[in-house]
Amino acid sequence: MMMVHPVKFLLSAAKRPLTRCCSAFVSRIRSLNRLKEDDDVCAEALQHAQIFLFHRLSPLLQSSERGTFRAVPLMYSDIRAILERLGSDEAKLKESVLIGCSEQNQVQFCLDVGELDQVALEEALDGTFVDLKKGFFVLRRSEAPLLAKAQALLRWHLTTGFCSATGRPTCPNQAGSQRVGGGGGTIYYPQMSPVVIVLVSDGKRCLLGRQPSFPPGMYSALAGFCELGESLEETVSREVAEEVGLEVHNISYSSSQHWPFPRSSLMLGCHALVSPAHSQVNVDHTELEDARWFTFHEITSALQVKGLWSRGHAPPLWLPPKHAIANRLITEWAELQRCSQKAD
Ligand SMILES: NC(=O)c1ccc[n+]([C@@H]2O[C@H](COP(=O)([O-])OP(=O)(O)OC[C@H]3O[C@@H](n4cnc5c(N)ncnc54)[C@H](O)[C@@H]3O)[C@@H](O)[C@H]2O)c1
Ligand SMILES: [Mg+2]
Repeated sequence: MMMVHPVKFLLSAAKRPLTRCCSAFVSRIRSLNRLKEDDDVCAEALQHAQIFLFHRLSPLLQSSERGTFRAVPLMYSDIRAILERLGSDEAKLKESVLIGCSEQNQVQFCLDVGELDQVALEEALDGTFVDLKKGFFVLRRSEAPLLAKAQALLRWHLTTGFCSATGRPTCPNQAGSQRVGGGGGTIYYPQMSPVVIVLVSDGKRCLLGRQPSFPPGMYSALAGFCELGESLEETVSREVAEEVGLEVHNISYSSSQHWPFPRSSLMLGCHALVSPAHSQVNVDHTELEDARWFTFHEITSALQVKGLWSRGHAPPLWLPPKHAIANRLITEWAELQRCSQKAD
């Protein structure tokens, strides 16, 4: 495997002077913004950046002995050498898409080399292109969101090569943060779908559902896509009514997460209550295979189960892994129950 040289992106490359009092975070964000606005500065940064390779939207990963995966960033010059060896050339690197900047000020890009031979690439790179659905949950939690963002942006570029109004080609800026053209000079930006995910409680128990596509025994918080014209609260009320036939109140927002499956979504995590007197679920089986109330004890036991796909004895309840916002909502609920039990 080629060594990745720790090249730091020089903030001075972004010629615009930054205010002295800026925190490191603010400086990073402003430098990234500059890269999106200025193609020349971005092209220069690319030459010193870390680049995460994908093959037909599968990221290049290395497996560790502990069964986890690590992302494998490479430097521009390493990739250029491999491209030349495999019959491509440096021009391909211009298709790289900006994805971020590390805390060490290393600018990060991604690039899909799906037209090259996968086996030859894997041999040259000493890694494997792994389906993100398989790799996501065993990647380190600091790497999974970065690769999910990279895949989302690469997919967007793959599917927006032409203007939907004129049918003419669109072209990306150097950062890949927008595409322009299609005849009318329209600017296209990456899109994602807002989705609500809600943990419903009756005060003592919480309500989880499962879809037929879930692994056996896994239950999750209820989720659904926002419809045009809806507020967050309206989507929560509609989805809960549709899927389990209940009316919720006291909807509160918790936190959010970008979710790459099956396409880019912004998951908006909420909690909501139903009255214990009106908690009889009526599952819509076209949407869910099952939905049930779970006790605090069942949830705390399930939160301790390690490894979503571990072999051996299947536990009675499996919860989504820690990477998923559903897990965060369930953990928050369990914490709240623990506190209120202590207070009683
Ligand atoms: N991160 C997490 O913790 C977590 C947990 C549960 C679900 N999710 C995600 O939430 C998403 C939505 O959940 P759901 O499947 O229950 O949604 P849902 O209940 O809205 O049902 C999905 C159906 O909605 C329709 N739909 C409406 N707008 C859509 C759009 N913009 N894109 C795609 N389909 C649309 C389609 O017919 C689709 O089959 C899923 O993609 C799932 O991966 C994430
Ligand atoms: Mg749903």
